[in-house]
Amino acid sequence: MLMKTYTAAPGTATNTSGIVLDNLRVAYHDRVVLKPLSLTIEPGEVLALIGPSGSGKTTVLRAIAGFVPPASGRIFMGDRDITRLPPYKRGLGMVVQNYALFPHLKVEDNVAFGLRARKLPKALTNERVQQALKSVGMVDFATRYPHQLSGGQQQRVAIARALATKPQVLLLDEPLSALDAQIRHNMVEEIARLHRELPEMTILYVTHDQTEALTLADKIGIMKDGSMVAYGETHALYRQPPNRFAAEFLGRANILGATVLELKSQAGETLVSCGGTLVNVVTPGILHSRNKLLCVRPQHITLHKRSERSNRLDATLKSLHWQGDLTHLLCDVAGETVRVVLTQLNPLPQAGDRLALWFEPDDAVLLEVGHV
Ligand SMILES: Nc1ncnc2c1ncn2[C@@H]1O[C@H](COP(=O)(O)OP(=O)(O)OP(=O)(O)O)[C@@H](O)[C@H]1O
Repeated sequence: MLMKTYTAAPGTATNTSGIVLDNLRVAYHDRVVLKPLSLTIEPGEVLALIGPSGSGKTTVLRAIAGFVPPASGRIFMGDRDITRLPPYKRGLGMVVQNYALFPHLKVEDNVAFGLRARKLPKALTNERVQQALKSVGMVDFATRYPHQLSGGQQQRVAIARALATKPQVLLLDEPLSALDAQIRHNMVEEIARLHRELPEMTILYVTHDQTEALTLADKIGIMKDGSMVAYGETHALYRQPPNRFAAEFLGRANILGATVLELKSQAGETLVSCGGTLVNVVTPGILHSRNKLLCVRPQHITLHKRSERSNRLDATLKSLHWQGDLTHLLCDVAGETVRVVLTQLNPLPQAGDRLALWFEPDDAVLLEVGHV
């Protein structure tokens, strides 16, 4: 079942910086690319939108920015209905993937651009430019031109330019995807720091990189084919994904066939049969049918019993990949492949060895059969 509503009533985000989408729908030439979406982004919250290419992430962001007119629905910023406002009147800052700096302007003039367009006094403009450059660690580069900067530095300037106007909402559209892995990693930390320094700023972060989303976001929305198919607090969504698509999009997941035998407690402890073995799983959802999928992440499985409640699956080791700090095991459990990632393993087992795989009931979740 597709979930469609993630919202409070329009206008309930009382601070001016929260965003409410009320049945927002977007079409290009009569082709609907965003199905009606209702969503509340609380003031000061970081929401990451993730999903495969073409799923509609950028469309949501562009509609909020005012670059795409909705086919129907409304967009609120706090209590203000901004659906029909031109982009420059919305009070938003935006950073896109390819920096989009003006090549003929020095760093300081790029950052000052939006302030000069708003005709801010010169002294205030200079102060804001300094502040913005300081917040991204680029004060020493103020008089350079964009071509004299690395990709990471250019993206810092783009962020400074967006921050200089003191936006209540910052829209980031794949801001790091043009950077290489190490710089991307550093920039993720910088954006996290920036948000700690400006906690009142609401951030909508579009990415297809689940690590960026997990690192930065308070909440994550997962898009697929123009719909939001999963939404929730980052940690909870990772641990208790609502469907297979979300489970696999947020990281590696073992998905095994399971049959529900008994709901054992009000807290959702459920006895299931999986791989010919009985195991307990904590599942908060309502169980509509007996045939389920059991989802457990590779790093939540160990080769040692951790508690009295631990579940055991009998497995045969198919292959082992040692990577120094991590060891990846591929195991066969009643004909299904189960991946295990361990940090400490000594001595290393051999292919063909029989292993007992253990996991805690609340480290697994039951999902409906089918992808979403
Ligand atoms: N200007 C446009 N005209 C027509 N169709 C468009 C336009 N922009 C986007 N689309 C289509 O809308 C759908 C959603 O695109 P969108 O850019 O929102 O996806 P996305 O999830 O951000 O993808 P990516 O990760 O590749 O950027 C896609 O099918 C895309 O082809």
